[in-house]
Amino acid sequence: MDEKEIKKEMDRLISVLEKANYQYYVLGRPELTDNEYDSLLEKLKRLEEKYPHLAREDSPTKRVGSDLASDFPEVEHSIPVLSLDKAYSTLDVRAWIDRIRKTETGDFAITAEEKIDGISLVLYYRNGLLSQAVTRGNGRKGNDITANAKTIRQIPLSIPVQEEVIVRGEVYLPVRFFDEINKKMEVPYANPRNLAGGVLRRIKSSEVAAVPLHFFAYEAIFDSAPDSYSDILNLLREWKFSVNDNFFRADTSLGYDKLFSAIEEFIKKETERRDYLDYQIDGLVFKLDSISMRERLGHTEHHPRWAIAYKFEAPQAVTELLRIDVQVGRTGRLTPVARLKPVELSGSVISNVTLHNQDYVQALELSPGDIVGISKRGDVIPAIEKVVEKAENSPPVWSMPQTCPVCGSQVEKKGSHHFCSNFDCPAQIKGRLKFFVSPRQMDIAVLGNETIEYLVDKGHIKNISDLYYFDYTVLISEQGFGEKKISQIIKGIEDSKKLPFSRLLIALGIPDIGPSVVKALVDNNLADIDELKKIAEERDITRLTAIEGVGESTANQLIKWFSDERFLSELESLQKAGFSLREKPEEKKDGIFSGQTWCITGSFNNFNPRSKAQKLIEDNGGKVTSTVSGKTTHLLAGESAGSKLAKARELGIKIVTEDEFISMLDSVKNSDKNKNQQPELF
Ligand SMILES: NC(=O)c1ccc[n+]([C@@H]2O[C@H](COP(=O)([O-])OP(=O)(O)OC[C@H]3O[C@@H](n4cnc5c(N)ncnc54)[C@H](O)[C@@H]3O)[C@@H](O)[C@H]2O)c1
Ligand SMILES: [Zn+2]
Repeated sequence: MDEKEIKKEMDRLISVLEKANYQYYVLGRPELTDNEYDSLLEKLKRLEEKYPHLAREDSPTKRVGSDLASDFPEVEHSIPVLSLDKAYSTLDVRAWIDRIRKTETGDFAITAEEKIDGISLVLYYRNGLLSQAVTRGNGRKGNDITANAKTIRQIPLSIPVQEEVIVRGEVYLPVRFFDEINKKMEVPYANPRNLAGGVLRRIKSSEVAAVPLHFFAYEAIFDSAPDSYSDILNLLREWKFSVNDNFFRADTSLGYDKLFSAIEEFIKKETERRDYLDYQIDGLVFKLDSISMRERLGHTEHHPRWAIAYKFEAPQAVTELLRIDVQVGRTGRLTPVARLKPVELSGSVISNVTLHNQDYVQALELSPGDIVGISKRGDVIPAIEKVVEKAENSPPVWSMPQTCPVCGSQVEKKGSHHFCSNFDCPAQIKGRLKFFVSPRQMDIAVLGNETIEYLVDKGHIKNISDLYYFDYTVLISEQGFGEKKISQIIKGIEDSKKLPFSRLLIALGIPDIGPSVVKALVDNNLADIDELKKIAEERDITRLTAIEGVGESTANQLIKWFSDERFLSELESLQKAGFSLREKPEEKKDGIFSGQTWCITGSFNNFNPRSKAQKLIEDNGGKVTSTVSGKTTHLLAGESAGSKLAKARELGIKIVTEDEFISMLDSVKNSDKNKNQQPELF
C-alpha cells in the first residue's frame, strides 16, 4: 500500500469507529460486537504507530469515546474522566508493572477489581450533598443527569464530609431484572448495559425510577483523601456507598513470581466467578494502590498510566490455514503446528499456532485450506478458536502421520499424544540436548540451538554425556567457531559440572521428573544414585510413593529409568566427567527466629526492597507471610505502616520496629563473632 491508500484506510477506520461510538454510547444500540470494535481500533492504533505523520488529531484512539447527548445540559468535568488502557494477557499486565518500575523505585501495592460493564458516572458532592451527577461524556464535558441519578438507591444523597468529593462509579442493571424489563421495551436491548444506558438518558426521572438501576462506587477524589486506594474504598463503604467486595491486593515485595501467581490466581477465580454474578463484567481493572504514585505517573489523553483493564475476551483475527506440519520434541512427542497465512492480531503478526494433538485437530475438524478464527484469549499464545469457513472441496479432517516425519520410525499413541518410538531419532536427540543446556537447566548459553543442531548433524555429539568428552578445540577450523567461542563452551561445560545432582536430574528430562519431584527426593534423602538404583532393582515402589508429591506413575518412571542400562551408563559417564550423583537435604536453618512467623509492613531505610528483610528472617530460621493472622507472631513495622499494624495491635502481636530488628540481628552477629565467624548480615 502506498501512503495515499494507507491514509484512506485510516480515514475509513475512523469513520466506522465514530459511527460505532455513537451507536454504542449514545443510542445504546451497537451494530458491531465489542470484539469487532476492538479489532478495528487496534488496527487503527497500529497504523498510527507505524505512520505517525498520517495520524489524525481527532482520531478515536486519542480520546475517550463520547456519550454526549443533546437532551441534557453539558457540564465541564473538574477532573479528566478517561478510558482505560487494555491488556489481553497476564503478560500485558506484567509489562504494565514493568513500565511503572522504570520510574518508581521501591515496592508498591497493586489492586485488582471487577470491570463492571455498565455506564460510567461521576458524582460531585459539595458541602456534604450530592450536587451533580454527570456522565463521562467525551472525558472533558459530560451530561448533567442529576435528577435521574438520584433515583438510584445505592447513590447516597449526602456524605459526612464538607470538602468537594468526586466519586466515580458504574451504573448497572442487575442481570436478574433484565429479561423482564426488556420485554416491556418498545425495541428490546441486546444486554443489561445497553438497557441501563438507555434508561439513564430518559428525560422523565419517573421512568428511570421504575427501573432498578444499581451503582458500584470505585474512586473518590478529594484533597484530604488517604494515600491508599484500599483505604479510600473503605471510606466509601463508611459513607454508605455500595463497593464491590471482589477485590485483590498484593505487594511487589512478595517478589515477582509470587506476585504473578497471585495475579493469575485472581484472574482465574474471576473468570470462573464471572458467570455467576448478578451483574456483567467484561474484565478486571488493575490499579496502583498509592494515590501519590498515581499522581506522579499521570495520564495520557486517553487513559491513566496507573491503571490497566484486563479484558476477558481478546479480539479475534481471521486467516487461512495453509498446512499442518508436525514437530518432534525431546520426548518424541509429535505436535501438529498450524502454518497460517500471516495475520496481525493485537499488535503482533501470527503465522504459526500449535494444535497440541490429534484430538484437538479433530475437535476443530480442521483441514488445510480452511478459513479459521484465531484469538489470544486470556493468554499471549494465540490459538485457533474455530473454523469460520470450510475449504472448498474440503479434504477430510487432517490426521497424524503413521511414521515419524524426522526419522521414519513407527509412531505410537499413548493417551492423547503420538510419539516417535526411536530414542535415537535426531529430533529427540536435539530436543534433549537443547533442553539440557537451556537457561533453567545447565544454563550453558553459548550452546544455542544452532550450535546444538550443528554438533548433532556433524555427528560430534549424540548423548548428553558426549558434551563432556568431546574435544571442542577440533572445531577451530570450522565456520562459526572462533577461539573465543570455543573457550566459552569449555568454560560453560566445566561450570555446569559443579551443579548439584538435583539440577542434573531435572536437566536430563525424564518425563514427569520435574523440580518438585526432585526436591521431594532430595528432602527425603533419596537423591543418591546408589539408593535410587537399589530401589529400582528391588522395584520398591512403596518406598517412593510414601513420599509426599510422588505418585504411582512418577514412581514407575523412576524405577524404569534407574533400571535402564543405557541411562545408568550415561549417569556413570557424567559422574566420571565430574558430576556428583548425590545430594543431601539442606539443613534446616536454625536461628533466633526459629518457630516464629513474621509479617512485614511499611517502608524501611535499610531494607529496600523489603525482600531483604524477608531473607534475613528466613536465614535466621523464621517464616514470613504476607498477611497478619492468628498465626503471626511478629510484625516488622516500618514507616507509614497501615492496616496490618492496626490488625497486629488488635491481635496483640509483637510489633518490632526497624531499629529493634537491627539490634536483634546484631545480637546474632556478635554471638557468631565469638564463634570466630562473622556472617554478612547486610
Ligand atoms: N460495539 C461497539 O460498537 C462499541 C463501540 C464503542 C465502544 N465499545 C466497547 O467499549 C470499550 C471501550 O469503552 P470505554 O472507553 O467506554 O471503556 P473502557 O473499556 O476503556 O473502560 C473504561 C471504563 O471502565 C469503567 N469501569 C468499570 N468498572 C471499573 C472499575 N472497577 N474501575 C475503573 N473503571 C471501571 C469506567 O466507567 C471507565 O470509564 C471497547 O473496548 C469496546 O469493547 C464497543
Ligand atoms: Zn523420530
